[in-house]
Amino acid sequence: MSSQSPIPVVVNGAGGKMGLEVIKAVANAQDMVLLGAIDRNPKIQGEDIGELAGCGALEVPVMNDIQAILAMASQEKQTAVMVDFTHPDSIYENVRTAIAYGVRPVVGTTGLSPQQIQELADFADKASTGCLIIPNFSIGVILMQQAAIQAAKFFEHVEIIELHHNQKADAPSGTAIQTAQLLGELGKTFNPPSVTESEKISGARGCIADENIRIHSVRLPGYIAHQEIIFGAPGEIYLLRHDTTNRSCYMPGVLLAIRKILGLKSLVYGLEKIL
Ligand SMILES: NC(=O)C1=CN([C@@H]2O[C@H](COP(=O)(O)OP(=O)(O)OC[C@H]3O[C@@H](n4cnc5c(N)ncnc54)[C@H](OP(=O)(O)O)[C@@H]3O)[C@@H](O)[C@H]2O)C=CC1
Ligand SMILES: O=C(O)C1=N[C@H](C(=O)O)C[C@H](O)C1
Repeated sequence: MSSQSPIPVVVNGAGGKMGLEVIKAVANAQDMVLLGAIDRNPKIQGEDIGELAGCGALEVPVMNDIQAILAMASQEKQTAVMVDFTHPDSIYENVRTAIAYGVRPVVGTTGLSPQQIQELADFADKASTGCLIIPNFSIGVILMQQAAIQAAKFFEHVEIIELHHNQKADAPSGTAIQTAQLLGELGKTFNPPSVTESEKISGARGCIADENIRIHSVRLPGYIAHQEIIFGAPGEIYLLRHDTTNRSCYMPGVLLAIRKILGLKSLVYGLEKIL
């Protein structure tokens, strides 16, 4: 057992689907202590977040005051970490605020633009502060992306389908965007046209992401988070698929990120970089 003091953790979006999972995971981690729970949902203000997460009272009330909680976290002897699973509209400001208070952001929230990520990287650099932006914390998803990188060396044609619950605000998913980016880094342009296509209804062929890779987004109740990467060549289809069956799959990655961020001095994008 380490003699170091536990890592103080603040969870933003604590009352949400992911936030509640993170609360349970942090509460059960011996080397972490839950310091604060931020959420804007008016129905849960002042409630004990441990009770809401189903892991018993933690004496941490939900508050909608990021400044006050980060100010408190910045007073801790051990550097504090803010885990954020909120909303695409607020994540840019949340990260800047955390860094300004010297609190390390572990970002699960998706929907940041490439320009916003670059600005946050510059901001983190100037502050010599670690910042982790992780489009997907699942180990299975990282393995699927790595398999796709191998396959993409041999296939010229690929499309991505991502399928999510219908409460998701952003499309395409952060995972699908990152998958296209990873394939794009191979330096080849995919899907050379074989005919002149015309969309009879706009959007029929999805959106075009990096290196001409199409992404199709499905939103339906009943799904959690799923992705297919489909490679095609004459006479064969190579299909990679990942299914999330429970949000607990993200927690080993979240806990790893909380531990690893303390050793970083700049922004890192993607779980695969810290495995
Ligand atoms: N990186 C990864 O592996 C994963 C990423 N995600 C991403 O995480 C994000 C959250 O997902 P999920 O938990 O499903 O969403 P939920 O809507 O279930 O939870 C978000 C919570 O944050 C609250 N909230 C929203 N904006 C703010 C804000 N500005 N300040 C404080 N609280 C806020 C919401 O309150 P209210 O309900 O009142 O809006 C809600 O309680 C999404 O961007 C999603 O794509 C999800 C799963 C895995
Ligand atoms: O909103 C979700 O649920 C998820 N969002 C992330 C994304 O946009 O890729 C990660 C995972 O797909 C679940």
